[in-house]
Amino acid sequence: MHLESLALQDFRTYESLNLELTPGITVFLGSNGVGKTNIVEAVDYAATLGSHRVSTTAPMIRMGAQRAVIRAGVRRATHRTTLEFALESGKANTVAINHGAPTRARDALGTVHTVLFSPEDLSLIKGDPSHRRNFLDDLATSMRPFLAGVRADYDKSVKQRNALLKSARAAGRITEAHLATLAAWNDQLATTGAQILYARIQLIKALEPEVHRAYAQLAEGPRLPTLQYRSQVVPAEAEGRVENLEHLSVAQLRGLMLTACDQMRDREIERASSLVGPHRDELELTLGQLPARGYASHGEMWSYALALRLGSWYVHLDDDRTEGASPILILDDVFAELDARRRDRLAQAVAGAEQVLVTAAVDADVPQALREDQRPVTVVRVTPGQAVLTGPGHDAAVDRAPDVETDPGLGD
Ligand SMILES: Nc1ncnc2c1ncn2[C@@H]1O[C@H](COP(=O)(O)OP(=O)(O)OP(=O)(O)O)[C@@H](O)[C@H]1O
Repeated sequence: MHLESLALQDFRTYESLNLELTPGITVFLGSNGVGKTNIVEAVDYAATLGSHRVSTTAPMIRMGAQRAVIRAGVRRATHRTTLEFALESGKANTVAINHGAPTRARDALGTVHTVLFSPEDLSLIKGDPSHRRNFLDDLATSMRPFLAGVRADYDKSVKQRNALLKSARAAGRITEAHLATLAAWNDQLATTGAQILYARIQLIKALEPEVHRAYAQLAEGPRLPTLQYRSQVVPAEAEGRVENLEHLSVAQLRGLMLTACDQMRDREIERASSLVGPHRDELELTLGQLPARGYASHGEMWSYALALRLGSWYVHLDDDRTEGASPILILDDVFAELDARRRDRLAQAVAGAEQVLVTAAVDADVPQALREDQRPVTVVRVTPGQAVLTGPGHDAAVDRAPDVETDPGLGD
């Protein structure tokens, strides 16, 4: 799939921006802080309804404005869809699909697929477990949009359950009423939690070989990355290995969650917190025999993080339900972070994708391998509040905006 058009209104630095995009490689070029990431963040929002930089809507709305609008025209084979998102602080974000009436933004999930690489990806390796859980859940949701609702219901159950555990602790004893309410919440937690567990386990099964493949493309050395799933819910003898977990059905996982809730009840009341379920689990990343976190070198961590993203793209490509929907690849500022060898290897791996959006501060950060893509490279020159297509076939756009610089390097 590829984006044919992107229009922004009061999004981050952009009061108004209209861009036409093409398949192949597009480089957003401009000095630091001009708004390159803001553009690709909007593209990623259209796919994920989130941002890789912030967890709330407010920072995405231009300072002083009430609401932001992202309008994306996406082509998937012969099919074109228009999505118009409205983002308003403190309100539920909405989407109008193909100029229809606005509905909840979640209805657009699955229309656009993106895989975004960014410097923040290092936290997939170095950061706390929530980064890795979100990585798994976001990837699973992009392929199975119904999981967005399951995740929202699960989070609600955890919050409500925590409130109940707090009130049981405050009461100093657990009453019959507490027990009855807890049983109801356990039921909801286990029903939604089991679906999340199942999705994660099946995803790791598909992802691990693709991460191996991607890591081998990006880095040298005999050590293989492995992905293990650590959870209090699943039997300890499985040792987190996905081949020991993949046979578990949703119903079995639900049963295991209910048992774990019962076993942990006293400790949960003591701590006034839900201690079992997917929100406590860990995707453990190892390189060779050692955990990547705390052991891998900076370069190895980068290779691992890139391999997780590249592997995500491969999983998408293999997933028959997303047939014809090769995700849009977004490489936000990553090349500047990499040594020349890794930079070229990553560029070679992504060069054939249907659409690749790259941000870079300077022309020299864009690897040669990308310039050698058979399709012409489109350059979008970004200056504060504006972004203008330059390069082959886009002279007219430059003419319409004579005050912006044209790019003398790439694409000429
Ligand atoms: N809601 C907002 N309203 C107005 N300006 C904003 C808003 N959010 C961010 N900005 C401004 O956007 C700029 C950052 O834009 P962006 O992250 O896209 O830069 P960039 O071109 O990718 O830079 P770099 O090359 O350094 O990564 C900052 O100057 C920031 O102050």
